[in-house]
Amino acid sequence: MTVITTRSLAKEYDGGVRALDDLSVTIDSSVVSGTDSAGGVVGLVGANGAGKSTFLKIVLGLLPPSSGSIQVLGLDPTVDGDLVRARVGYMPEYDCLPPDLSAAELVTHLGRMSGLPKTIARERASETLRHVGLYEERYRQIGGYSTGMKQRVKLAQALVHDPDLLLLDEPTNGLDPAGRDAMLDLVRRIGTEFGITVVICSHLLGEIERICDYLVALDGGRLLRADRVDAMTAGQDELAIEVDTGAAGLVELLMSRGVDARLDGRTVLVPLVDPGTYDQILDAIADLHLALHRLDQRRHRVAELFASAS
Ligand SMILES: Nc1ncnc2c1ncn2[C@@H]1O[C@H](COP(=O)(O)OP(=O)(O)OP(=O)(O)O)[C@@H](O)[C@H]1O
Repeated sequence: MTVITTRSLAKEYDGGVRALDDLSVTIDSSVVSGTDSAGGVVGLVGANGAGKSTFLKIVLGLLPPSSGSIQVLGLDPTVDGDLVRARVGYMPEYDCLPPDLSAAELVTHLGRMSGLPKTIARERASETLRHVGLYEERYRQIGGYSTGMKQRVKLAQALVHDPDLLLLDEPTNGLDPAGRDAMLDLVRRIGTEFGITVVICSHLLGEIERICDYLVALDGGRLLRADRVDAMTAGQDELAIEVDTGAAGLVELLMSRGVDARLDGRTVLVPLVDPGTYDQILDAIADLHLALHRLDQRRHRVAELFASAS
């Protein structure tokens, strides 16, 4: 199913800032998840000011594009904004929660505003707050919540109306490492177990790489790349070799034999060109009489790909 598709989408704010520029991209849930089923997690990445938040606002029909076209779940958000928002959940970046309401009251209220009948909204609110791990504390006032709990309330209100698409703007903002891990695990579960396609906006590539199936990378409002994470890192493998001593000598010998070896700390890194690369390494280690501790294949990190693209 095509979740979002844009053609030559552009947004120019008053004052001439071009936040999106000729953006044509398609996010298809079967490509994202790699299966026929819905769901999967898409990372929308880019430096500050790349146009991520502008893109989310246009997807939600809250901001009109200056030119180009967009379809979200088969609908045009510039015409059918209400219908789009009924099927899309949105977790904004900044804290926007009323401190004097309980999580149960707020999420129920927002469920009602999405069109759910009163009883159903209350049931869905409890269920959603349980999913995000706030069931026990749901009757406490939000003002007394920790940052991590507030992030979870924002996630719950985005899920209460059972959306087909979930947009998360920097969901790990302000969280400590443990809270960040828990939030990322939760997002991953929503994308895999709930069958909801999740678009997560972040400038932290390590986080994105951990939980995303697909990446859309923006740079200065333009599309840098859109592809599955495994396709982006495929063909980029290298071998990491650890020897007892003599790593520098090993690099030297491999280089003299035409192998593109380099030293990274105490690890020798060699691009995996073909299966013969293993033989060349093992021969060099044997010739130098070194003790081999570790020889394994490691994938390039997504961050390295973007570093080489810029
Ligand atoms: N309301 C606005 N009026 C004028 N310029 C704006 C407005 N909103 C955003 N911009 C500009 O548009 C560009 C894209 O901003 P946007 O917030 O979409 O980027 P972003 O990738 O979400 O950045 P961040 O990670 O900092 O939130 C930036 O140069 C920003 O200053």
